[in-house]
Amino acid sequence: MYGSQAQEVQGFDRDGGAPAWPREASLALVAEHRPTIREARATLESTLIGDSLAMQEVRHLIRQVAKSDASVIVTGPTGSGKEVIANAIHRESPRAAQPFVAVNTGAIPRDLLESELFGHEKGSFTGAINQRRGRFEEADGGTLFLDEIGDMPIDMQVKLLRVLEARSVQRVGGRGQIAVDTRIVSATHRDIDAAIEEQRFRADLFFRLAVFPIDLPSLAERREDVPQLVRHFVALSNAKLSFNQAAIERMANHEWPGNVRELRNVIDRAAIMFGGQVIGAEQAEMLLAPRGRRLAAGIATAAEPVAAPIDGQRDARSLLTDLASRLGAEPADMDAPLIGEEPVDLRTTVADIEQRYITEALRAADGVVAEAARLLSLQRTTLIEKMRKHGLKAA
Ligand SMILES: Nc1ncnc2c1ncn2[C@@H]1O[C@H](COP(=O)(O)OP(=O)(O)OP(=O)(O)O)[C@@H](O)[C@H]1O
Repeated sequence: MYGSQAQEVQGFDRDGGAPAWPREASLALVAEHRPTIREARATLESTLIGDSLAMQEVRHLIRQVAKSDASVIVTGPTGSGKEVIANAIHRESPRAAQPFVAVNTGAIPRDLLESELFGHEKGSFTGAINQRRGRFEEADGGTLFLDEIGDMPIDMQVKLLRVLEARSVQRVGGRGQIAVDTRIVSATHRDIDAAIEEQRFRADLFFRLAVFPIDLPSLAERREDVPQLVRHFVALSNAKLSFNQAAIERMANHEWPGNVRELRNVIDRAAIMFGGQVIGAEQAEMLLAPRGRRLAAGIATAAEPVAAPIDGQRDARSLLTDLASRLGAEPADMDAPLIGEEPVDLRTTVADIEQRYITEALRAADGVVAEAARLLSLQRTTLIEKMRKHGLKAA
């Protein structure tokens, strides 16, 4: 059990008062850069939290590797903070003043991945109306974070290896080689050894990418970080919230299968359900109850890590009816067959729905992409890809 460490936590009033490590303290961390509010928030978003032994070790590895240009692969379960680590390596490196570019290789359609990474020349394929620099060029001088590398199609793995060896890219439809000086940090939550064994991932590429591996522990393996993470996400949520000691202990003893991302969702849910209140053990229990039980008690919220509902958590049927009416269609008879004589344009239909959700989330998040991504339970990088696909802008 974890309880005793939780009691030593500073910053949480035993009697349930406001946290003693308020938002201003977080902002002070970045004050020396005289950031705008948006920049301050972005910096806070990427702050690496956790002083457990495991995280101290990770910080040590980050400091060691940041000085060099060695390729780093970050492995660890989903939501454990792989992108945060990649960002920290970049910020500690001599490349910090240059761009940090993140690409979720698993989220980009196969046929667009090559042009996404390496760019394309005008007219090189249908839809290539303009010349475009790829992510490698964008990250020139800086760091390129390749997320979900384990999902990369094998033909792209060959091309990527070639680029890493030659240190230059050739745009799709281009002739010349363009030299790039890009530090690569990649990440995967998949068992890459198994993928290599099953020949789904090339061993030679893996050795190139994994010069310096960092393996992130799950949150359950570093429970002592939970109180600090709670404070951090409370500060980020802008909500007047506090957790008493019993609530913190309950949180620290939770299993956290979704790791830090799940904890963040729980704090967002707490802000919606209990904003302005002191959270005790009973409320913590409600927040951590399995989703089914929360639904039954009518306390699930839009912060759930499932397809974000438009107004509250409902079943797919009522959600679709509501969507249909919002899209201007007749509220559908949900039992009517979906496929009739006319062919269905599934791509357009799904794209319309996706665009609708993204637009609404961006509005709800005041154009803050990271916030909108959270509302949609997406990686920020995935949302950016989708916004680009739909031609949507944050503002
Ligand atoms: N140590 C940490 N300190 C502060 N925030 C963190 C930490 N670890 C994770 N987070 C936050 O948790 C969320 C998930 O983190 P991140 O996207 O880096 O995880 P991931 O391991 O890359 O996930 P995935 O496997 O789905 O790609 C983000 O909101 C991130 O800011």
